Amino acid sequence: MTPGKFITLEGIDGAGKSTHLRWLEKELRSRGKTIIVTREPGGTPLGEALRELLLDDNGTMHAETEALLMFAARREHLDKVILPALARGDWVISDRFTDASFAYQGGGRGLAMQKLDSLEQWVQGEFQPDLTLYFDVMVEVGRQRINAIKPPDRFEKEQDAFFRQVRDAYLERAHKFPRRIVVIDANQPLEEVKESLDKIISSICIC
Ligand SMILES: Nc1ncnc2c1ncn2[C@@H]1O[C@H](COP(=O)(O)OP(=O)(O)O)[C@@H](O)[C@H]1O
Ligand SMILES: Cc1cn([C@H]2C[C@H](O)[C@@H](COP(=O)(O)OP(=O)(O)O)O2)c(=O)[nH]c1=O
Repeated sequence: MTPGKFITLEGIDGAGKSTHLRWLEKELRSRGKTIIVTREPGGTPLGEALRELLLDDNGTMHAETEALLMFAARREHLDKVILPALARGDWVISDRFTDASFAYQGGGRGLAMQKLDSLEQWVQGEFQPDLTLYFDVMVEVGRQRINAIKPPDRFEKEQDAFFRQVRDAYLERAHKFPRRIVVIDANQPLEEVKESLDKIISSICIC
């Protein structure tokens, strides 16, 4: 059996991950892959319950509590969804994974990256996505897009300065892991982003 692949999509809120995830799913299915689409925080009943607590727009919590809950949800997600699917030979596409913790809790909230390194090591050891698509968008552009669709959750209510730190942390991760993380200019119109994505998928020949 061909081993499955694990693809993650990342970006600040409003970058276009969810939109392109649907396209990517269709594209890979048309190439005969069995695709499991999932998300973080979430992806399991317990993870979805944690997601509600984490995104609740009235909730307040310590930044370390936030990081621990993200990794707790991830531990469950790996155990119940991601690892079993990959073992079956399925492909898994996740709307966010651990890079989001480094970007939001590390960059945005200012938690020490070493603490996040320890949690990462504890929860997933050396396991990493095969490919991460990072949709890079200017903070103002992302903000305009999310404002147009729904009331903001607890993260989306953060100021632009927070999102600049999140974006910088994502770019640092992309610089640190250039073979795994591909940066896509998501400021472009939808069709152009889709074309870039199409080229990346074909050129890296993940099928
Ligand atoms: N490149 C783009 N140009 C214009 N609008 C976009 C683009 N990408 C996404 N959008 C729109 O922005 C909104 C947020 O996109 P979404 O995919 O939900 O973002 P994310 O999942 O990254 O938060 C949606 O209404 C979507 O149609
Ligand atoms: C996975 C993960 C997400 N998050 C945040 C980023 C997002 O603002 C939020 C999840 O929302 P998101 O996936 O963007 O969902 P939606 O498109 O429905 O708003 O959780 C973290 O802060 N750390 C993490 O480790």
